[in-house]
Formats: sequence, C-alpha cells, structure tokens
Amino acid sequence: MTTYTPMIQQYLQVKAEYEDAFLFFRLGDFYEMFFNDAIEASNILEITLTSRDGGSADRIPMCGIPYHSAEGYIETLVQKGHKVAICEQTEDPRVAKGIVRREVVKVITPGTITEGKTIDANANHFIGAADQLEDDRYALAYVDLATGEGKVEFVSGDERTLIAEIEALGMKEIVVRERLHITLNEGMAKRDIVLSMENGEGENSPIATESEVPDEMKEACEILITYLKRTQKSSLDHLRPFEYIQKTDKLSIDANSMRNLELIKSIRNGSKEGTLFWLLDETATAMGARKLRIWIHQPLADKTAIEDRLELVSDLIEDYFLREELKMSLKEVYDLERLSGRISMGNASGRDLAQLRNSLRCIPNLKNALFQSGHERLQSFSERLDTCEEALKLLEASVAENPPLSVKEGGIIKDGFNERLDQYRDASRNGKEWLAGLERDERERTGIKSLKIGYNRIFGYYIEITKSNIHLADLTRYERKQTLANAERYITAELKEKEDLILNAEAEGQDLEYTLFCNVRDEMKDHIRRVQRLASVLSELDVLLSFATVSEKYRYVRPQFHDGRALEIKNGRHPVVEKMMDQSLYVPNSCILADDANMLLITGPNMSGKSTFMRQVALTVIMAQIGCYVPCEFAKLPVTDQIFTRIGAADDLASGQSTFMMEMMESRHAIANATEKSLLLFDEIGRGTSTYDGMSLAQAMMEFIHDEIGANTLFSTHYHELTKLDEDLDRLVNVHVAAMEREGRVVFLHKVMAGAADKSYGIHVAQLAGLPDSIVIRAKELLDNFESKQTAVNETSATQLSFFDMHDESDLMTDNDKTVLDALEKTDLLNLTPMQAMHLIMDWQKELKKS
Ligand SMILES: Nc1ncnc2c1ncn2[C@@H]1O[C@H](COP(=O)(O)OP(=O)(O)OP(=O)(O)O)[C@@H](O)[C@H]1O
Repeated sequence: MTTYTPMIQQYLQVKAEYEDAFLFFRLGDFYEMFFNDAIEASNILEITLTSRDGGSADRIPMCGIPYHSAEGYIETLVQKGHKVAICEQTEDPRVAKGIVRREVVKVITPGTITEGKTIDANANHFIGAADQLEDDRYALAYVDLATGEGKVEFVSGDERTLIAEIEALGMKEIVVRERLHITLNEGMAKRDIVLSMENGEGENSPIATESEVPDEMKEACEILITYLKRTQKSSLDHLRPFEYIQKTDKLSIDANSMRNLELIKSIRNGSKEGTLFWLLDETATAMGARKLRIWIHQPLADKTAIEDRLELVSDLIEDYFLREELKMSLKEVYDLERLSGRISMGNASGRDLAQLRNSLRCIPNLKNALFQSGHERLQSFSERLDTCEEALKLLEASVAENPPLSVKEGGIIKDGFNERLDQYRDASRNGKEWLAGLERDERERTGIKSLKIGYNRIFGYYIEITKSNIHLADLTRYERKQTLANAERYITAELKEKEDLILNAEAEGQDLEYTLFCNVRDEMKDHIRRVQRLASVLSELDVLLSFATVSEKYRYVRPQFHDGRALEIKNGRHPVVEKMMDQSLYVPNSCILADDANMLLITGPNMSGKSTFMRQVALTVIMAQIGCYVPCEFAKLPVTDQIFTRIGAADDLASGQSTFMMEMMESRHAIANATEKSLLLFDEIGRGTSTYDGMSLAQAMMEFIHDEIGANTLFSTHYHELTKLDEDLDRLVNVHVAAMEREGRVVFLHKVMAGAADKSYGIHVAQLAGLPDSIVIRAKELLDNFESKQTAVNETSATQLSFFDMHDESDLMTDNDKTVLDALEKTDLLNLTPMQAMHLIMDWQKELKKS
C-alpha cells in the first residue's frame, strides 16, 4: 500500500471533493498541481511538468505557477471549459501545529468567471440551471454573477429546444440535477457548454424571487443558488430576486429564429457585425449595451409598454441638445452593476469605489437635464433616477480622488476621514520635518549648535550631544541611552512618543487604511440594491437614447400599433443590408398583410431578394416591439406574439442534424406553437428533398397554416406549381420579386410586385455565377427538352425517354450508360460545390460519348 506524506494526503482529501476541477494547491508562493491535474494542466498551459517525492514509491507528477500570476492561467483553463478550485492556506504557517490547514476558498467555472481579459463587459454572462417539469416543459433559471441579474423562464419542448435556448442566451455553463444530467449529456457534449451537476440541498433560507414566480420554477432557482454558494463561498448579496420572464408579455423568438435573423450574432462568424444589435448599439455604457441585448432577445408584446418606450424615444428624437447632454453625462458613468457585484463579492478595489462615486456624481446632472427638458414623460422618467445620497455621501467622505489599484498599499482613504489615519499620515509625511523642527528647537533651547537627532535600530531616535557641550543641556528633561567616546545619546518622552508614530506610521497606516477601506466597502453593501435599481434605469435611458440616435440617423419612422392582425409596411428596408450597402441603391419594398389576405407566397429568381424581403419584415416587427422606430415610410402593425422562421443557411452543424431534418423540425416547432397573432417566415420549404416530396410538404403546410392557424405568413418558394394555390386558399396572395432578362442575362430589380413570377431564371443565375458557357447552353437545351417533354407527357405520347424512364428499359442501355446513371443516382447534390458538379458532368459526358 502506498503511504503518502501528510501534505499529499491532505491534497488528496481536498481533491476528492473537487474531482471535476483542477485543484490549485497553495504551497508558499505557488499554486501546485499534482498527479493527473499536473499532467493535463502542464499540457494546456504549456508549463513545465516536474515531479516530487510524495512518500510513495513513484514520484508524483507536479507543476506549479506563481500565485501572483495565477489569474491568466486560471482564465485560460476556464475559457477552455475547465473548472479551477483555489485551495489556500487558511492558517498562519508560523503558528500552525503540524501541517498547515488548507481549504478551497473558491471554485472558478466557465459560468462564474466574472473578471478577466476575455470577459466582454458589454454582454451578460449567464450561468443557468434547468429543471425538468411535466408536460414537456423545463424551468430555466439564470444569473449573471457579475451584475447580479437573475431570471427564470419556462422552455416548452424537448431537450433540443432547451439546449437551443441555453445557447441563445450565450450560457457557458448549465447546472442540473443528476437525472437531467444524464439526459442532456450527449446533446451538450458537442457544444461549448459545460454541464455541471448539483445534487446538494439548498439551505432552508427561501430563494429570493419576485412575487409572481410560479412555485414549480423555484427548484431551478434553488439548484442554481446552491451551486453558486458551494462554488463561490463569498457573499452573494448583490444577486437580485429572480425575475419571472413571462412569455405572454414578450414577443417570443425561438433560438433558431434568433440565429436566422442575425439579431445578436452573425451566422457567418458569430461576430456582432451585420446584426441588429450592431445596428442599434450606440449606447454609451456597458450596462446599456447589455440591456439592449436583453431587449432584442425579449421584445415586448404589450401595446402600452411598447407605446411608453416609443413616446420616450420620440421626445428624445425631438431634442437634439438634450440628447447630446445626456450622452455626455452617461459616458462618465461606469458599470454600476459590475461594480455592485464586486463590492458584494468583496473584490472591489479603491479605484472601483472611486468609479462608483464619480458615477453617482453625474446623476444630479442627468436628472436635472431630463427635468429641464419640459417634456412631461422625460420629467417623470427623471424621477426614477435615484441619486443614492447616502452612498455618495459615504464615498465622498471616505475615498480619495484617485486611489491606486492595490488595496493594501494605502492611498485609498481620503484625508480627514479618520483621525488616527491622519496622524499616521502626518507622522510619515511630516516625520522628517518634525524631527528637523525638534532639532532646531533643542538647539535654540540649549544653545548647542552641534546637537543633532539621529537614529539607530537598537535605540531608535535619539538626541546626541557631544561631551564638551553636555554642561549646557538641562539633563532632567533627557534620559540617557548610550554613551560613546565623545558624545552622549538621550531620548525624551516626546521623542519616543513620536518615534512610535513615525516608525510605524507607514506600516500601521497601511494596515489601518486597509481596514477602513474594507469597512467602507462592507458598508456600501447596504446601498447596493439602490445602486442596482439606478443602474437599471440608467441602462434603459442609454438604450432609448441609442434608439433615438439610430432612428434619426437612418430616417426611421415611428410605428403605429393597432389591435387587429393586419400588417402594413410602406416602402420598408432591411436596415442592416441597407447600412452595409450604398443606401441609395437599396430598393424599398412594401408588405401588406390584410385581414383577408395575410399569406404571401413569394416567387422570384435566386438572388432576387426574397430572403431579404422576408427578413426585413421580421426585423421591422422586432424593432417596433423593442420600442425603436422602423426602417420604412409608414408602418401599421399588430402586436405580434411570436416569430418563427425557417430560413436556410443556418444549418445546425453542431447538432449533427441533416439540413432537411432541421428544416422539418423547425417547421414542426413553428406549426405546433404559432397562433393567429404570430408571424411565420418560411423560406423555400422543402427544397432539401426531392421535388415532389418538397412541393407536397410545402403545400400541405401552407394549407394547414391557412386553415388551422391563420398567422401572418410569408412563404417563398421555387415551386411554381404552388402559385396556383391562391385558387383554393382565400387569404393567399401571390407576389414576386421582379427580375428582367436583358440580352440573355438576368437583371435583378429587387422589387416586390403583385402576382407570381413567370419563370425561375435559375440558369441565368448560374451564368452570373460564372459557370462555363458550354454548361449554361447545355442546361438551357435540357430545360427546353424537359419543358417540351412535360407538355408531351401531359398529352400522353412521350417523344423522349426521361432519365428515370430509362431505368425500366435497361436492356436498351450500354454498360457506360448504366455506369453514368448509377453515378448520377448516387450523387449527393447537396454536398457538391458547383465546381465539383461541373467536373462530374464532364466525366459523364465523356463516358456517354464512348457508348
Ligand atoms: N431590396 C433590395 N435592394 C437592393 N439590393 C437587394 C435588395 N434585396 C436583396 N438585395 C441584394 O440581393 C442579394 C440577394 O438577396 P437574397 O438573398 O434575399 O435573395 P433570394 O431571392 O433569397 O436568393 P436565394 O433564392 O438564392 O436564397 C442580397 O445579398 C442583397 O445584396
């Protein structure tokens, strides 16, 4: 049996409790890792792997990093999806009997890391917890540990829907009980999300939730809080009560649609450029940027609430100077939410407190500017801004104007805040002056010019008088300390008293200052709630200002809402496409969905602008329901409850689903959940399967939506056969995106017009894409053939065999023909590039010519 040294035994004991984390074990000035942790971490962090004797036969693998540079290493590990448990010495090694006590003081995980170079303060970083409920529902609770926000919502559907929602919220970590852990494990493994298990019981203290949170959601909140307490081991006072996100108050946009519409992340590379967020983000603070993301994620679905925002935006648009003044003031405001988080978790620095104070100083100006505006609504908005006087008073009195980053080296607390600290400072700053003064006084008093004040480590400060001058001194005032060959050294009570102060001034001053700073920081905890509420109002103001700025810059108009279902957008634009191109080239298009005509079937060639048109309608609806103006000349909108999209290109590679399967799943989700008040966008449904399959599915879906749901629907298709559906479906209207043929080439007009398109121009687009002329000409020939054949088939006498008819007549075919047919049948068109297709066709032609 292996016997380890006591220290390694202690290590193993601690490690057993943190199996899923790298254990950073503090030894002196280093964090050491042992065994497998060391092997893996040395690999990931590219640090040297060594070994040490641990009492057993084999040496133990080990690697270490200096504690003062640990932050970067921890962040690297955590960003790569690992957890790090920090184990500190929790007693002074000088007084410890035997082995020093060590305890894990914090576990840093992908969902709980709040500071670091890779953390973007402009976005929320949520950690979530999920709990499975009955009827295919989950409760999903999530918290941003840095800002203290906590929310809880229902997710309906299967685990895929849950994972999609978790991803849409950008969570890096999700905590569940064991049972759900097993269910989710596989789906999560392929993603950038860490699945953590929490089987601990919550403490009996009730979880803080806003009053209307349903009871069945509390377990999810409890799992999350238990996990956070277990890992953070610090005060979580800044966590706000869980807010229940009620889907009925919100325009719900499922995760796929969020992605398809590129609301927050671009499909191409996941960046913010080219997204709605990118377009609308002119916020001045990180709090504002985060709030904007949340608003885009959850637009409103309550007419009064939407109108309230629009009213404020309208007032702000009207008053350019006010807007500029408010923006200037907001730029001075730091991230009050993250500052509150740091205060509560005990890692705020003096500089953080100064930033908080400086921010609070701006509030009266902001309030005043809003009040002076004369707009009634802005005036009542100003009343919501809390000046947090007590907090400001405390910070004004205590925190120096420009404190340093370090919290232990002084310079944080203001002069005059604490008498004793002032004395220390006086002593250390003026110590030398004071001594010089004393020397001067003593010389005057005694008349001894050579009298001096000196210092040594044994006796401290002393007055030195040469032996020849001693008779001039009043020795009753002095106490002799040391005799030298030609001088005596004395001390006085006054000198000793000052000496204490001078000598210890700096060290003790720093200690005292640290204590005072901690006290102020603790005292600030009492004010956190108010500061957080203020932050929330400020971030709202920031986003509304951003809306006003963007709306004016891009000539957006205020949308009108009504209680019906009709939707009218006159000369609308896709705001992002418009911003990215020369604005004068963008062709505006209207979208009219009347009560008795609320399904558009859109035809038109590839590249004509069908998707752009559909997306612009969805973006207009979303912008209007977050309270922003919209890109068109006029908009009259219903309050939409849900948006569903099935738009190509965003194939979910990570989930391993085939394109067609994804398409069908998204369609199913839309059809199962949509209501009469929803907006459905279906882009080329069914193109992922054979023509007849696809067409039949598309038609069946349209019929279902028309008869059973009645939602406002935009449907684009390549199947011209579907355009006849308007004969059977009353509310279906054909429109097409116009293109023209000029000198054998297609010219896109990007204009949506009444009626169905007359032809599909697919071959023209292939020509535009640069396919060789020989192929284009051949394709045209084939098309003509197919078209005439179809007419012929309809007239029952087939003049030419189709490829597939030939199958039955296999006896007429040569071996070469069969090889080509075989190859053609097995070709997976969806996975071919045009170049590959061309090569294949050339090969087949060669083969056929041989026969
Ligand atoms: N209204 C418009 N004004 C100007 N340019 C436009 C307009 N609409 C679309 N475009 C341009 O045309 C390009 C193609 O548009 P879009 O992707 O919407 O076509 P599509 O018909 O959906 O094509 P496909 O059927 O191949 O998916 C866009 O990238 C954009 O640059």
